[in-house]
Amino acid sequence: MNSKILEIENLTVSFDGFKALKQLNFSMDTGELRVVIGPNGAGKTTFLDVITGKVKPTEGRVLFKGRNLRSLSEHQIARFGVGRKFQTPRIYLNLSVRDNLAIAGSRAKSVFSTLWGRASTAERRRIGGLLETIGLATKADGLAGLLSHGEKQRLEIGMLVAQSPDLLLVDEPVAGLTDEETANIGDLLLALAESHSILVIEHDMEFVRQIARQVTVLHEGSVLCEGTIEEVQSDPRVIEVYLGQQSEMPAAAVKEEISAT
Ligand SMILES: Nc1ncnc2c1ncn2[C@@H]1O[C@H](COP(=O)(O)OP(=O)(O)OP(=O)(O)O)[C@@H](O)[C@H]1O
Repeated sequence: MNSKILEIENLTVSFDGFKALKQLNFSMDTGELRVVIGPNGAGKTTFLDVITGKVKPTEGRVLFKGRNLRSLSEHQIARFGVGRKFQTPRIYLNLSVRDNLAIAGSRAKSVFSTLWGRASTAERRRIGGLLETIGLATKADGLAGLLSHGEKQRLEIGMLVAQSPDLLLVDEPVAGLTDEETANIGDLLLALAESHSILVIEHDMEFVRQIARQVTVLHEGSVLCEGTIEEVQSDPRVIEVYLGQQSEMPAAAVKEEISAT
């Protein structure tokens, strides 16, 4: 098996001549939890869009499990094992939490046969396990529409896991959440990281500190630096791009500013 789940080489993406990504190089090991941060407009969303095939490289290539994704459609890439969770939950509000997971986990079947067919013991057990993992076992038979925003985020992460992707792409999972729900999502991602490869894009530095082992900082479409959260937070280039001209502040104060960003 390829030890790199994702390898991105000299990736450039141009929109009408504007380079949203420029000669970007990136790689991630199988089983790794990686967090990508960067100021607004750094190219984070475009980066995910290229991995899922929504946007095609202008130059360079994206290898997933060693295979170049260029000729594959978005749908084929999803089937090949790339799963994405968008910022806003996309769940079935009028179905129960359990049924949302059942539908997500049975891509090959129709919605009808999933809901009214008889689930196998293995399927029921798997959904039961997932409900525990996402902390929604006590709400399994309630309507998804009645969940709090944070619970909906956890459900959608569960739905992503139910599809058994090889790589989970998670886009800003804690935007708009309370501190408690943010910590819950962090714990969930850490638990999932025991057995999954996960790439998270996030702005919330408190959250990044909770979950990150290895952080990649994007700036103007390229990788500015990589390292542990402590390393990137004290890197003068990161301080500069986050705070621009304010970088004459004492280093300790700037670090606090980054933490608060
Ligand atoms: N379809 C497009 N056409 C033209 N320009 C685009 C397009 N998509 C993105 N861009 C530009 O590319 C740059 C990178 O955008 P992107 O959304 O990837 O950044 P981001 O890091 O996700 O930003 P944010 O944190 O604000 O979501 C921005 O300057 C954006 O305006």
